[in-house]
Amino acid sequence: MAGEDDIAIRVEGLKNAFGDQVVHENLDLEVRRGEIIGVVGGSGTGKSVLMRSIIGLQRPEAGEVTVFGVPMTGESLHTPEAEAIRRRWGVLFQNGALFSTLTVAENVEVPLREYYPALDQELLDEIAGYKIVMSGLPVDAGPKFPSELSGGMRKRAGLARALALDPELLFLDEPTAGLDPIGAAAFDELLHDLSRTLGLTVFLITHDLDTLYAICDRVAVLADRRVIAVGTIPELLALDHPWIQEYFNGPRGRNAAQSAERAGTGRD
Ligand SMILES: Nc1ncnc2c1ncn2[C@@H]1O[C@H](COP(=O)(O)OP(=O)(O)OP(=O)(O)O)[C@@H](O)[C@H]1O
Repeated sequence: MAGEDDIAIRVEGLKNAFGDQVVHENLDLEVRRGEIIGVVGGSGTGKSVLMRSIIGLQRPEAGEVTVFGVPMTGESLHTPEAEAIRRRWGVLFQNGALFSTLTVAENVEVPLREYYPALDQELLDEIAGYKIVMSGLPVDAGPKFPSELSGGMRKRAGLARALALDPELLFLDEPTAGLDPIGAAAFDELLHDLSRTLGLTVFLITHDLDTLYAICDRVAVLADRRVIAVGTIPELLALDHPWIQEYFNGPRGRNAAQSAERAGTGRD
């Protein structure tokens, strides 16, 4: 087990249920500082609910979540310490969740206005421009509306907004879903470069096997209402859980492994 200072997120004994449907029970997970952790699992296993539980958008029935050592669940949700932690993360939701009536630059400025209301417009524009370029968009994307962007550009705009507050921790829910393979690979590369340059910890929900091979340090597998395994892909492959074997050793998994080997990006 890693030392306390090395842990970015700790989830212990998490339970989530919607009516009779128990989504998580006794779910534990540790995310280490500075790692890109991929979160995988069949459809409906509760990956998004797990992310929402960590960021405080889903109130769990039981369990504890701590982020950078600060308790974030139950009564602790509204402490000044928890509030300060929320400023240290950025979130990219599954559909990008951009405000359609705001331009890209205005979208990026939303969290800045919320947390730093005293910033003047010139500085807001300057910071937004910087984040937009950092996310691989052309400078002239700033005044555009989300409807004027391609799917890949919208993801980048969402990433620019997630980076607005200089986060240490990024939550991404299926960032490459809907992108063509070339666009997805470019997004993976951007994410990998940003995480290494900025020292980010990344919690990345994905179905994209190429992404797992290309950029994830470790992968957490959700099944049977909990995290059944966490490790590098070779470590997971050594387990004989049927879902893990089918996922990584099925035709798509083998293709992704071969592509990663050819590209020299496979992590171990
Ligand atoms: N607000 C809600 N009310 C009721 N049920 C919900 C709610 N949010 C999620 N669920 C249910 O919880 C389960 C887990 O949902 P979740 O979106 O976390 O799955 P997922 O693993 O992210 O799936 P996918 O890979 O398809 O995106 C699903 O059965 C879903 O219907």
